[in-house]
Amino acid sequence: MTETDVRSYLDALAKPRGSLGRLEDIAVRLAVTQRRIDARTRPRRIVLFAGDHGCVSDGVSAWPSAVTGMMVATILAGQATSSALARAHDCPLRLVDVGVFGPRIAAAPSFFRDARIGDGTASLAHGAAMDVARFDAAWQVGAQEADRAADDGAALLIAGEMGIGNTTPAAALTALLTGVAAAEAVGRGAGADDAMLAVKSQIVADAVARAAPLLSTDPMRAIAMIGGYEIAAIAGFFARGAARGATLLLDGYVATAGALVAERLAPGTVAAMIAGHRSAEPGHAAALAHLGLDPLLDWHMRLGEGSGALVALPLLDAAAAVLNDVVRLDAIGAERAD
Ligand SMILES: Cc1cc2ncn([C@H]3O[C@H](COP(=O)(O)O)[C@@H](O)[C@H]3O)c2cc1C
Ligand SMILES: O=C(O)c1cccnc1
Repeated sequence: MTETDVRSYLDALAKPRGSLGRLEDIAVRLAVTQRRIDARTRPRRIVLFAGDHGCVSDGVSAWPSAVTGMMVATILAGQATSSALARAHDCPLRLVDVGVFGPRIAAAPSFFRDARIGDGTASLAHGAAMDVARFDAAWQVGAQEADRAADDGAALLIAGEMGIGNTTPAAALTALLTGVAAAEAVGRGAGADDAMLAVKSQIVADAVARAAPLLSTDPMRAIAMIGGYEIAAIAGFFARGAARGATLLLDGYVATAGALVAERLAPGTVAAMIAGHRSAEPGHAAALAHLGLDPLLDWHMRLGEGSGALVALPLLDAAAAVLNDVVRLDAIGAERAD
């Protein structure tokens, strides 16, 4: 199933050629990645990966790490933004703890998985955030989630994240993997003030300077040094999801950092990706441009949790409806005039 096949199919439907604009581009991406003209957006799934970050104690976030665990509890209670949007758009949700600080969840609903690899990462401000073994373990957790979703028939996958401090490793990975300067990659995340932003910028610049020399010889180690259990898990989720023939809908800056990692370590994964939106985080545009992706929405959202992807999801439903439910021009007895 090539792009040309899908365009010819769309051109034969009861509508002028190209009249659905970008909706046709989405239809092409769905059909090519799923290798079928009747591509689907159901079954679908959002998997939220949660992890904590040692660098929060270095002053990079406006919020304490304890908020990660509070938001995990809120998602478990079905009361987070991601919970509301997933319900509104009929998208089953799973939540995976890959490295939250604090006590483990004792009794949890079946959509929760305890796959904790560490009690938060070490701070990337003082050395490696994690070693390669832990990076690989987090990647495997994400890959297992993609396998599980694919085994359940999922055609469309969304990854989201929860982890106070995670816009710092996201910025460092963006700088490392796209080559933009640290100062352009950092943003205010969940509300950092000017002083925090300056600290964050310096920490990102230093971490990238330490990791960059390793990138060409040992990319996995360079990426692990910067870290993020949830980002590594998202990368494994995307790489395996693409290999299993699912379409991947990207969220914001942090999920896109996972996408950059996936494409670096599993080249070609990008072919399965659709960018749901452009986050208000200033580095997101560079990350998307590096992947060659044009975001569907630019709504100044800056939450994460998969929220931007969930808001864009109905656009993919519309593209799938066109592929599946529109009659052919010849079937209604009309001939092309365009
Ligand atoms: C209540 C709350 C809910 C969130 N949901 C997602 N994030 C988002 O903000 C955090 C990243 O921003 P930073 O790097 O500045 O800490 C991550 O948890 C991300 O998922 C939240 C943040 C907060 C405070
Ligand atoms: O775009 C994101 O992923 C994002 C932005 C701000 C805070 N957390 C996540």
